[in-house]
Amino acid sequence: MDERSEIKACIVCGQEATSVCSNCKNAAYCSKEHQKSDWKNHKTCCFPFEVKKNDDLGRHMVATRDIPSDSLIFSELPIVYGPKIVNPEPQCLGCYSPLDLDTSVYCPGCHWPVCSPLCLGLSDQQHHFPECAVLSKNTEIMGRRQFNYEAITPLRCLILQKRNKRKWGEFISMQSHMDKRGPNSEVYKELDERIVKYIIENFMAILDPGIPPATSSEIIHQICGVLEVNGLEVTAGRNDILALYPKACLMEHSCLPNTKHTFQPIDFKIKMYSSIEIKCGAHISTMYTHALWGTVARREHLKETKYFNCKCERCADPTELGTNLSSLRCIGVKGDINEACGGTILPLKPLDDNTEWKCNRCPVVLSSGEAADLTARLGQQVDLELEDPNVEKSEELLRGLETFLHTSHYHCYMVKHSLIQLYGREDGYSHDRLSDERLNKKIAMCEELLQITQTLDQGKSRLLLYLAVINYEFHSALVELSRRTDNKDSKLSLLKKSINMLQNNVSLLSTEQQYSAGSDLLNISNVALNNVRNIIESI
Ligand SMILES: C[S@@+](CC[C@H](N)C(=O)[O-])C[C@H]1O[C@@H](n2cnc3c(N)ncnc32)[C@H](O)[C@@H]1O
Repeated sequence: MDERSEIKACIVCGQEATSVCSNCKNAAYCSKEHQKSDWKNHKTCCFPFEVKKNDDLGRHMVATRDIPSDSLIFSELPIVYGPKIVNPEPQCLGCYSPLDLDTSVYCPGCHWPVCSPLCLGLSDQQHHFPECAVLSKNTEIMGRRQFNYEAITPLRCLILQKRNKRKWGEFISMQSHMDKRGPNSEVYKELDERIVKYIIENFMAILDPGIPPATSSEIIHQICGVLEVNGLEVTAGRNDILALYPKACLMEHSCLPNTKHTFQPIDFKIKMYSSIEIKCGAHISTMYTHALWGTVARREHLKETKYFNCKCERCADPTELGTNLSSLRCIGVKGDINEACGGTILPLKPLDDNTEWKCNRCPVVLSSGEAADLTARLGQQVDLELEDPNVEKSEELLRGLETFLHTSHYHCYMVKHSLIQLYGREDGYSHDRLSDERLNKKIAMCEELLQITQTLDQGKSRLLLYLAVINYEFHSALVELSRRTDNKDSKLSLLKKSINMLQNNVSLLSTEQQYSAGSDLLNISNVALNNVRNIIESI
């Protein structure tokens, strides 16, 4: 694989470089003198990685030294942020809190709906302030109440082009895959209707001169490409917005990533940490898709939205690291006797979209289409049931699913994750009223889900909330089991195990943002921890 380093000229004088900083391998110098004179500047950006480039991945990050787990790799502010470009809620353009358009008040400058005319974000010099001047010149939108939130972030990028050449340069040099998003593609036609025409009809004349009208629609398409390929979803209060970061956007995807990140409120600074130890020379990766989707769903999503075929260790393994997250159950019959085979059906070549799926016990073979149809059909049932789940219906659904799917399949995982929360909480199924059978089932499910979750998320980053919910539910089931146990030693051992579960949560959730689901779970885990300690003392 051809891995070319990006930097070749001395960053002090521009002459050909003869050496690079041995720590980050990013900064190149022509001489020791220039390296020494630059240290004051360079130490602020001497990161433990270098940016390399190859034909497979494009630009990507490679560790230039061993990075211990939980180390800060870099932090940075976004180049631009704003409402998502797909299905954004009506929201305040100052602070992004969701709005009810019938009752909202309006920005005194542009008359777009806002949470309050005094919202501090309205005077953000990098975002609403310059856009306000553009929006305010089109009063027709206000009259027709055609507030198209999907167009706001692309509009901010167009304004960036005029206001900040350096940031614009960084933005527009990002990967946009325009070769696959040309005028004949579905995505092009769809963006034209949703965003491009709206901006051109309403704002292009206002933005000109400075953006050549002949190429303006192409620029907006390229902006949308950059946003879709590189944008990160960031939680802003009660809403998710889209943000673009110069370094984070260079990170490659892996279904077993080795980093985790947090966002600072208000300015949305990202902090990127190692989630496991990263060895010198290893690629530094993040995850672009959902960790609890099976391989076919993850690879399809990455191909459709990011235009590459993932070939990571997890995707290449038919069993997904032994979790069987995508495995099917064979419904063929055993030889002459009318007994279900019960074998496991796995893809023969998971990196081939057209691979056959074969049973490990009998000759049954499914085509990739048959396996995909079955998985999609059962997935629809799960989505429907999980909209308003209850114990009886979920148990019945799970029995049905397990006829066709491995018991650890991701559809079964989702139903079990919901069931462990219903057991103990639904009316008539409180912990003290759960049958022994259901209580033991809850414990077995927690054990199984814990195993899968830890295998797929070794850095405890992507599935943090799933993991914390399992820990919490596991603790409650163990406390109930201890209540039903007469033997004092067994009682204490169960309670100590449940304390471990809660302590795990306290450490897992310690950096969760205030008022988030994670911080709620942290609070209830702390309360439960006290309760269990009190129970132990009273024994
Ligand atoms: C957010 S960008 C990452 C930076 C990009 N490589 C660049 O050169 O600007 C995402 C794009 O990087 C490439 N990419 C990221 N992870 C990859 C992977 N695991 N395999 C192949 N290509 C990948 C794909 O082209 C993807 O659309």
